[in-house]
Amino acid sequence: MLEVKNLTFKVDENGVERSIVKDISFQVEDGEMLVITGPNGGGKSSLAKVLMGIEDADEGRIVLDGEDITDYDISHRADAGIGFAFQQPPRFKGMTVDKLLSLAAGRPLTEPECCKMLSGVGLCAREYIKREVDATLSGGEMKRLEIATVLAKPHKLCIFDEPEAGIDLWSFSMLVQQFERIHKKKEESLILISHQERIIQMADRIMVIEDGKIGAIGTRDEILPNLLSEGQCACMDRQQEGGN
Ligand SMILES: Nc1ncnc2c1ncn2[C@@H]1O[C@H](COP(=O)(O)OP(=O)(O)OP(=O)(O)O)[C@@H](O)[C@H]1O
Repeated sequence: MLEVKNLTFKVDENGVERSIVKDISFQVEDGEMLVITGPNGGGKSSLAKVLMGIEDADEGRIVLDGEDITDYDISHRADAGIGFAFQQPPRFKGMTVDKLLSLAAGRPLTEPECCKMLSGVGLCAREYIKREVDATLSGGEMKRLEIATVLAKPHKLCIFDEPEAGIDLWSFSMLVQQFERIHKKKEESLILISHQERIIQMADRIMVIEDGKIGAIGTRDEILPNLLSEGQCACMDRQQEGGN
């Protein structure tokens, strides 16, 4: 179980201190899927980065399965069992796709294993396996590869920041199926940051982050009707057509 207690994250904006995440407390149970949504700039990605150790909390504690990981750096948190997929994945010039997947898995992977992982996120494996993870990969290809690296080994908790961003409808459906499969097994907790109705609908619980604070948190049945009536989630089909 993840326990987040009174988490605050501040940035220095031209010499002025600004709280981006403000005294946030919540829990994610084992095997639970929590979807975090809310308006742009509300603090969702910042919260995720603080959870992964990419940014340091100014106040509060983060406890994973009873272990206080607040002072752990990013690699120590990864060892503790947290996986993270960035909203905008980094590129690694000189690294091939199969090597990156093996690194993520923590062991050398065979070609069929790499192929299976890539197929799971809608990437045609033969075409990609020896490609370099550099600027020649499109944004959508990078995004799917990044998600495959997180899925390459078991974690206690996986955090995906807007997994739908820049992904075509077909690959999006495969991704949703992957999340459903992981969720069904109940072996890993999932935090998905998303604006997508189809992802939000999978959630056990939904947390709305607004202005750095929790605007609402509750079960899907408690929160989703309000989000839909306020038009706060996006439909993938409409988004593909250029709307929101
Ligand atoms: N390092 C930083 N320095 C200054 N401001 C920052 C920093 N990181 C984030 N912010 C600001 O904090 C606010 C929250 O950003 P964040 O990316 O967490 O929002 P978000 O809810 O994930 O937004 P979106 O839905 O658009 O992805 C924004 O106003 C952003 O500009």
